[in-house]
Amino acid sequence: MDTTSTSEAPAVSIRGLRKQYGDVAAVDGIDLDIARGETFALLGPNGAGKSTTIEILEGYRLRTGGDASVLGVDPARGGLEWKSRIGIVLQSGTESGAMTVREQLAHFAGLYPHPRDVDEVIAAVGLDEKARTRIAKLSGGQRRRLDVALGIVGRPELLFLDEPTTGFDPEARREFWDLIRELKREGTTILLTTHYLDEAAQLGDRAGIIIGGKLVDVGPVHELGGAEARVPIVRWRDRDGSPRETRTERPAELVASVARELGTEPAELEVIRPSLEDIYLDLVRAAGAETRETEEARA
Ligand SMILES: Nc1ncnc2c1ncn2[C@@H]1O[C@H](COP(=O)(O)OP(=O)(O)OP(=O)(O)O)[C@@H](O)[C@H]1O
Repeated sequence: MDTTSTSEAPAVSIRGLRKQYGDVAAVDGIDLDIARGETFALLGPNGAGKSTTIEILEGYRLRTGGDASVLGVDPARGGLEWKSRIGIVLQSGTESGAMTVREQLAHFAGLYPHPRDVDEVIAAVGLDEKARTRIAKLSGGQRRRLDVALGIVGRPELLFLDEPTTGFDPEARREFWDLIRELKREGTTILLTTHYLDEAAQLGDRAGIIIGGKLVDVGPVHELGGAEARVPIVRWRDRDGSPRETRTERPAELVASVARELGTEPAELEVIRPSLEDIYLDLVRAAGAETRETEEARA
């Protein structure tokens, strides 16, 4: 076997991926490669197709069209050996309430050829004090930590995390980010969906935005939306009170010239640098407007 080409092949590769539910195209022709060792964040509004995409890649759902390769295997045909190489944290956990945290993890660890040490995993997700507690008695955030623990105990090459920190308090989220960085340092490839843009920015080497089943943008998190979307916006009011707005790379120069022209301090002057969230929301709005126009043209 040519191991060089295997290790250089992307961890995930999809072309023209589609999933149709009746009239709904949940995934509508997505092309994407995720490199080995990369952390990739999938962003997008509710119902955009993130979970469907991830579940197809996990082998949980069958695609309607296109091609998919995950660790070199078609996920629709992945066997046990392939499954042991991936880790999955679903949106809703599948733990059994009567077992303790430690029992459940030890049970899962036993299913993998090279599991991590159960107590180390418990410590890594901050559940030391709950190791002997029945799962039914855990809080929502603690259950989510257990979900993450179950996802990593098999030492996966590729880890899928579907909204992993929903329900975490801010401290738990930060601890989780540290854990993910550690997994990344060990070489784990990570594909996560999240509604938290700060999480995507903290963890993602790259991010993609899915809207209406289509990947509308993909790139390094801090380049999403393109350079144009990051140009500062200057807002002020003219002498007659009318609102003015200009985008410029040289806001100081513009403000100076506006002040000179008005002969006074410009009213309600603001210089805004669009945040990642502003850029994301603009992309979602623009894609929504485009979809409406296409639908109106069709009608
Ligand atoms: N089993 C199903 N049967 C029919 N439609 C489905 C099914 N699962 C998902 N859908 C639809 O497919 C679309 C994409 O759903 P998906 O769960 O992938 O979105 P998402 O981006 O993960 O959303 P969220 O952020 O809310 O988790 C939605 O319109 C949803 O209603």
